[in-house]
Amino acid sequence: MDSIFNQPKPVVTIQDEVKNALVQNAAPYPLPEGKRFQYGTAGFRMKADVGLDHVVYAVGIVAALRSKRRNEATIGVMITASHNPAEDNGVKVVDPMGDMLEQEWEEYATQLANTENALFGDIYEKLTNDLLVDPVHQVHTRKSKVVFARDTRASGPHLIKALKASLDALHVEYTDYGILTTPMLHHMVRCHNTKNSPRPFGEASEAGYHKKMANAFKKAMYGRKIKGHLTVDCANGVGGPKLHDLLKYLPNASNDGIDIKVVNDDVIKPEALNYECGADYVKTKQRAPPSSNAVPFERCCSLDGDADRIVYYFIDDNKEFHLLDGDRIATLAANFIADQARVAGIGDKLKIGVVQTAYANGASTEYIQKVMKLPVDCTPTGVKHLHHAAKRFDIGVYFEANGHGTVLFNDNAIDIIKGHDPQSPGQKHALESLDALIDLINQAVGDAFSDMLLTEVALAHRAWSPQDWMNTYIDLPNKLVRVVVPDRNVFKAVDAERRLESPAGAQARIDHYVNLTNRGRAFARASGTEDAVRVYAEAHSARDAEKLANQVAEVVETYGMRAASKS
Ligand SMILES: CC(=O)N[C@H]1[C@@H](OP(=O)(O)O)O[C@H](CO)[C@@H](O)[C@@H]1O
Ligand SMILES: [Mg+2]
Repeated sequence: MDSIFNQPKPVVTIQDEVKNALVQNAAPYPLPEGKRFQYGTAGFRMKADVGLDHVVYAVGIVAALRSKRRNEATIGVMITASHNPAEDNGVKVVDPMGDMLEQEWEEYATQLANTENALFGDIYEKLTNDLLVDPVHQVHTRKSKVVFARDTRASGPHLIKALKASLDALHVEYTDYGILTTPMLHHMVRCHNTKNSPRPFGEASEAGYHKKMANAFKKAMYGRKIKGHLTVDCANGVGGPKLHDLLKYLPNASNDGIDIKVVNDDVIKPEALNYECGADYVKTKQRAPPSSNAVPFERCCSLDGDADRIVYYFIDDNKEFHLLDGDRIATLAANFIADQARVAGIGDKLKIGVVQTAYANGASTEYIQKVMKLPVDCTPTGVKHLHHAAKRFDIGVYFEANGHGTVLFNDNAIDIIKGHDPQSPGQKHALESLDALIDLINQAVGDAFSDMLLTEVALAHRAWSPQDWMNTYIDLPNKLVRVVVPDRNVFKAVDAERRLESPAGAQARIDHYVNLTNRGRAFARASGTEDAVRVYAEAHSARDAEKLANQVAEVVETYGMRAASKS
């Protein structure tokens, strides 16, 4: 940071009025002493009252710069901490097509977040010169446009104030969408930026979002019937009120539609958020929320706190819990889409594939490759990696095991689906269903509502109960453990995080234990969101999976301590 004063004289100088406004407006939001902020996999996320307002103020500046860099495109800012406890909050930037902020810019966000108030004017000038001055375009004179929203957390309004303060200092044109789910905000961003393109994404309003989804759902159902009702646990987060809104547009059961029972939709009690409910609780505890009174074989699903993630589950008649996680949604969706494409007579024209991370259950990967005969790509953790990889297919289905994911249709796929001349009523039906899926699926980002409706459509077309869906393959028993080490950064993973490159020797120890285990697979990687190393292990039996996880955790502990004692 000190280096900004050692730079040659900038080519572009920022008016004092703007620099002063940036410093003055930041006054209520000082940089806390001794804290270091980093833009990670999920943007910035932390306890809301220890300087997050300073970080949000800085993010306003990033969004303004980014909008100019992307030719006055509308950039999004979302205030949420997803599945974290109620006292946390966070902020992330949404790029023009509704995807995550380009990785290279995470560094500028980090730099700005760690800048003292007095230097905001200077760093803005420096970044303007570094990022916005090029010989051809007068990028720095462009306008900036930003849209933003927050989830239901109590700290949200204060953070929005901090955001507006920096946007005002820079004369940014902005729209405050109030309270939205994360995917709804991504939807708005993409709508704004595709308004005048050949493929407009839709109407940039809440009603526009709900109407698009509801109409596509009706079309995709094609008169199929959904058996029984679906119970949706909204984690006492923003998904609750927004799902109630969406239901006003969706056809109900007596109208060939869907019967949804909304639970955990209390946004009045702040401490209820994500407490003993929600997708993260269900996935990590492998059990239904204690408040659930679902009967055997009833379809249930849980959203996370900002509704960008979903898992399904049911209990059987022995009250045993069965989880249908992101891997299951990916296989169901890919299978359905591939089948429809075959029936429509366009199967051989489309490259359909699935993208997973190393956390995907090995049985799901084998099922996709051997039974569904579709290619599978594995990427590092974090949706931005999966999203990017999914673009390599005409239709790319991507999901993390924990329920983040969506399906991407590229231009080639859309042209083929919309342009194919059906040769029979069967082909016509399948083509129309596929066409509806293009709108039903939120292609900007994983969206719990959209994924839920896609799942319901796929189950209805197959006339499958959750048990039928579960029977498609048998998960390998697995175990996830979290190991706290002195410095997680010494653990460097390669090969889509499936192997450790350092500390030297650690991978050989892991391999040793894996080779001793029947159907064993295990890996260790530093978490991108928590100060810990995660260990995943799977094997043919639960006992072996647990044993292998413990052995690998011990390797991580030993090498973590060894690295610390050397430094
Ligand atoms: C094993 C696991 O579930 N990891 C999660 C978690 O990342 P870590 O880097 O493992 O902390 O948070 C990410 C952001 O929400 C999510 O994308 C990812 O799937
Ligand atoms: Mg989330």
